[in-house]
Amino acid sequence: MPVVQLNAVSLHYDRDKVLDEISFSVSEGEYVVILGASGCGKTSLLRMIAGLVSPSSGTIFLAGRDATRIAPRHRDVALVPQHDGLYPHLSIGRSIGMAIRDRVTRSEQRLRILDAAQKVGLEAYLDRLPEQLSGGQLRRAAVAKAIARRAAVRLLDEPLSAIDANLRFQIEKDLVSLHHQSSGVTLHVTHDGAEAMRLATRVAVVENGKIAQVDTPDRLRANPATPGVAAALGRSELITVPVRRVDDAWIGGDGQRVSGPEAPVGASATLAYFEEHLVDQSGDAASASSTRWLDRQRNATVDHDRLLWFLP
Ligand SMILES: Nc1ncnc2c1ncn2[C@@H]1O[C@H](COP(=O)(O)OP(=O)(O)OP(=O)(O)O)[C@@H](O)[C@H]1O
Repeated sequence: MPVVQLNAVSLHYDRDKVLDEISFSVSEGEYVVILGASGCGKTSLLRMIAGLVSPSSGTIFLAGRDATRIAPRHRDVALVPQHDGLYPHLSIGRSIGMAIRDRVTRSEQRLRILDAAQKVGLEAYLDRLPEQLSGGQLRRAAVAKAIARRAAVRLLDEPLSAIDANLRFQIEKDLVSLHHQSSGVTLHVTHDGAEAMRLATRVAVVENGKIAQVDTPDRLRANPATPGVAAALGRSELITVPVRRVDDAWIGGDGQRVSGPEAPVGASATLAYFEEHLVDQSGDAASASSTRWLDRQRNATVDHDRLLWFLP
């Protein structure tokens, strides 16, 4: 039984359709990264799973139960919002406690607050106000709040945004180890493809309000379904070049012949590549080789068999 299951869920804000018939499920133990460009609807998707917005249509199941109309506090879900969700006038310890105050006894609250703070290395900061913490410590405190809740579904909205590279590496490790120490699932939203590739057991790529593709990082990178998915995966310099099928060959805009999949004469395709598939930067070498494709504008050379093809 999936821990989270969305069936044809759509969301409108007034007349604007933000999410369009999203269906996917997340099984016990999975760390799913929801990846997509700014404004594609990632936060809305998390907020819907948390119950903070209601879908316009479709159903949401949590642990096999129809939770579509269940209030947020009755869902076994913890959300780390994009902007911390800490209370500016409360100490970090009390902010963490707010996540569980109706759920457990006072003594259990104290134990859980300390345990969560220890897990993110903030036990010495529990008496401070949010304004007395650094940006990275604030993100950790927000994660601690979700840990204290011990929910089966942990929803992290851009937990690594505005964090410098060293700290980011550390917090990424913390997030993964916390995931492994806990039962349930983690759904982590980001627009950073490299982050998704490092953390996810599966990545769901959101494009124009739909899930364009869901798969393991390796399989996505080997076989992205759309140019948008290939672009979202990141750690890549990715360009597209229109090519046309003429007789038995593909011909690029500059007359270059490129070997690729079968298609009808006159068909038009797009090809792309990932940065790691660049074989050298020398135009001469490329033009001498019929197995390499050359993008003269970028001085980029890629083996034909590594090029990604997108046929309409
Ligand atoms: N409460 C709201 N009312 C109306 N429109 C909204 C509301 N919240 C979000 N939107 C719009 O819905 C779209 C999706 O927003 P959302 O925050 O879900 O995107 P996102 O992918 O998380 O973006 P980002 O990566 O920039 O945080 C955007 O066009 C946004 O302007």
